[in-house]
Amino acid sequence: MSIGLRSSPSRVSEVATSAHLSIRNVSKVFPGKGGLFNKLTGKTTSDFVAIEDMSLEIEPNTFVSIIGPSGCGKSTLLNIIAGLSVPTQGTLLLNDEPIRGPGADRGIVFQNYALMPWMTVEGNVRFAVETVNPKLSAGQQREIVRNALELVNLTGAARKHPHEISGGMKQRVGIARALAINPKILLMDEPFGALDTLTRGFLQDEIERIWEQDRKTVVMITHSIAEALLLSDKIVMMTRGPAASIAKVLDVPFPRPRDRETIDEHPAYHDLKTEMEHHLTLETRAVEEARIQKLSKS
Ligand SMILES: Nc1ncnc2c1ncn2[C@@H]1O[C@H](COP(=O)(O)OP(=O)(O)OP(=O)(O)O)[C@@H](O)[C@H]1O
Repeated sequence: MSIGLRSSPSRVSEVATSAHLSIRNVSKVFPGKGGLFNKLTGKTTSDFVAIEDMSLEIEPNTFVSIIGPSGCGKSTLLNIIAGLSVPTQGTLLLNDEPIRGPGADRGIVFQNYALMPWMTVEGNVRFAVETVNPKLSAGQQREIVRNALELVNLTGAARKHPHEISGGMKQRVGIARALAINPKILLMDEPFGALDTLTRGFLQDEIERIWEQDRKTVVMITHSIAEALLLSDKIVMMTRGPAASIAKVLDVPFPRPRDRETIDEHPAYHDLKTEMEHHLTLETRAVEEARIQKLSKS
């Protein structure tokens, strides 16, 4: 996944990088409107505690998926790692450096692609490369863009605009753009959530193939148990919110490269799948019951 300049190995963009991410006692409270202030807790009764006291160590070169019931705080956590949201409490360290805001050391792939519609496929990727590597020559920037598009098999679509390409191709652009800045960590928020099953499968296989190349640290949110099992080294199962935290971290021992056709033959596959299904069912049922209770009181 390291996209660089073939002719100048000393360039930053060619150094294969990965990161250790340390999430320490992180909480996120969204302030509510009105409500009574409690001096003891320092919170207002209408505040919403999304995540409470979450700690997690993500080792370099590890593919980590985060799975949990709907609305438990997965995106909140990813946004905090991305530096797009500030934790109310706790610290995050990327290779021992505190995360204080967004940075080029983190590449983000969004579910809705977030492409600039007036730019071509190539222009979308080039914009990111120019922003992050302004000192590189135009030729060097072009080569990074070319390599990134080649990696996701989009060379032939370089001059197309987003409205001319399929959802799967749009997400390939999103992935190329995130990788072209050669981040230390790749953050993906339900990257295949908007795609049909077949396209989703193709893209998962692409990610598996690309990831094998240099095993960058990845944190991916997903609702799909099969997707998490196919791609991850570790699966973080979150509890339901409010005040969500980590229920358990599962190790996925399947050898790589992985093949979706044969992965379920591994002796650990069904136990892992069953454990995840059980966790998600219990948590989702509790969320639904809490909703029904709230409705019946109102
Ligand atoms: N800016 C905000 N202000 C208030 N509450 C918020 C804000 N952003 C998120 N929340 C709440 O925090 C909780 C966690 O939201 P989040 O989007 O992180 O969950 P999620 O697990 O990613 O959900 P999903 O699986 O549906 O994508 C939800 O109850 C949500 O309503």
